[in-house]
Amino acid sequence: MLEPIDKIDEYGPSFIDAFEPTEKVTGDPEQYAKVEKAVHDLLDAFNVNWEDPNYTDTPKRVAKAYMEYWANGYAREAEDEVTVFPNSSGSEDLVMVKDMKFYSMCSHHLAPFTGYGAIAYMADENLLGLSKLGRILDIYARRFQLQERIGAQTADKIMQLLRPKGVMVVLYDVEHLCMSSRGVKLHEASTTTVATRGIFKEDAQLRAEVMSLINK
Ligand SMILES: Nc1nc2c(ncn2[C@@H]2O[C@H](COP(=O)(O)OP(=O)(O)OP(=O)(O)O)[C@@H](O)[C@H]2O)c(=O)[nH]1
Ligand SMILES: [Zn+2]
Repeated sequence: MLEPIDKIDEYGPSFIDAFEPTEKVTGDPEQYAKVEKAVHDLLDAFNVNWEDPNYTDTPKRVAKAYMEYWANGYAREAEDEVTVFPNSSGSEDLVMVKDMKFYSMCSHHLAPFTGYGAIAYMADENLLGLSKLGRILDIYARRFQLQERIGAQTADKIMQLLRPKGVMVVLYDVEHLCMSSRGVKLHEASTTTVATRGIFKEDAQLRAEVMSLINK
């Protein structure tokens, strides 16, 4: 049993990059070959018939799908995909993009989980191109993940790059296949996580406004 802590803030960020830095998609042929072999061995463990043409290229296809889609967040850096503009009009209004569909894979079962993200921020000196909110979410989703960690990493990266007054990342209507298709078999269960930073941590009314906008 973990020791309880009184104040979570004193404990620091909830998902420090303690484990992830070693997780990489390099795109080099050795890594493709390693993933391809792993998929081959998995199918082989089921004694699939390699004469069946439907399996012939499957290890290659699956390796490509992992490298180019399901794990491609490891190959990307938010800094390379994000443009920050000066907030020349001095807008202090709420900006939010919602209903951003995301795809991820849980690090416990390697089962897909998918749902929607909403990101809201209050600008300070900078603004972000709207599409970039979805890009940052996509970078952290396309990994072996926890839902909570996607939200936390997305929020932390936006704080780091944009230095806004605050950010709130809500991941909602999320279906975890490991919970619906196996295990507890909660077919209709959905999970919501909320990560808040800066002003959103302190201002309950602002959080409520974001939640009501998501539900519209
Ligand atoms: N916190 C968190 N847990 C997750 C996420 N995705 C899957 N899990 C959970 O990871 C846990 C792994 O628990 P274990 O008891 O080790 O594995 P298990 O025996 O397969 O668990 P069951 O799914 O309950 O059958 C399960 O409770 C999953 O629901 C996620 O994104 N965040
Ligand atoms: Zn799982």
